[in-house]
Amino acid sequence: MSAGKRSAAGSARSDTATSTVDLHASLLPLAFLVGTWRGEGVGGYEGLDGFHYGQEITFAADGRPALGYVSHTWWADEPRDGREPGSPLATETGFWRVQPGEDGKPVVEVMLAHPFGIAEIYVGTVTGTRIDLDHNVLIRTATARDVTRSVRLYGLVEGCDLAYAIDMEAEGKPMQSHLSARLHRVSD
Ligand code: HEM
Repeated sequence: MSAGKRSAAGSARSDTATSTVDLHASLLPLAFLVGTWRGEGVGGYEGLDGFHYGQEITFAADGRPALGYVSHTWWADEPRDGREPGSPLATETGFWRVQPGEDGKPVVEVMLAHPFGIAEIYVGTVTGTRIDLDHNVLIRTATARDVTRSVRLYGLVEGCDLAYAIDMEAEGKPMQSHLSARLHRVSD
């Protein structure tokens, strides 16, 4: 990935993300994420029937040192449990930022809020176009589902699609896959 052009103000426009807004220089390692992505994923968990879902994610840069993030999902399977194709599923929103690590490598910090009583922070690494969010703390309300930990992996596949996998430890069950998806870019 190219380092992009830096302006005197300390912000930069990425050569890889063709966003028309300035990308803060600290976010260059995440430049490949900027834009809107859409696609399909599969979900499941121990004791849960597998399902398909649709998803749209936007990573937005506005010149400040964090990307805004919002994800919407919808049911993409046969009707089940009162859900029809297109019925809204999980939404999450938050911010992604990059800080210099002790060894000089960029550290990614991701703050997410979920509408079902859970907020979480991930800390991880970015290596080229692969992001490992492997440290996670999660807080939840007394009525939220019993999720204790989660890890995520994001990356570009075949140079253009955004793929991710999310594993979680929930309801006393061991860490295992809950979601994975592959999304294509629909706008910069
Ligand atoms: C792409 C985003 C997501 C989608 C499409 C999704 C979808 C689903 C669906 C369809 C179910 C089963 C039906 C239901 O109980 O509602 C489910 C269960 C669950 N989800 Fe998610 N989910 C998403 C994100 C998350 C996240 C971020 C967490 C945790 C922070 C989470 C935690 C859970 C838990 C704990 C269960 C119950 C598992 C069990 O019954 O043992 N989900 N999810």
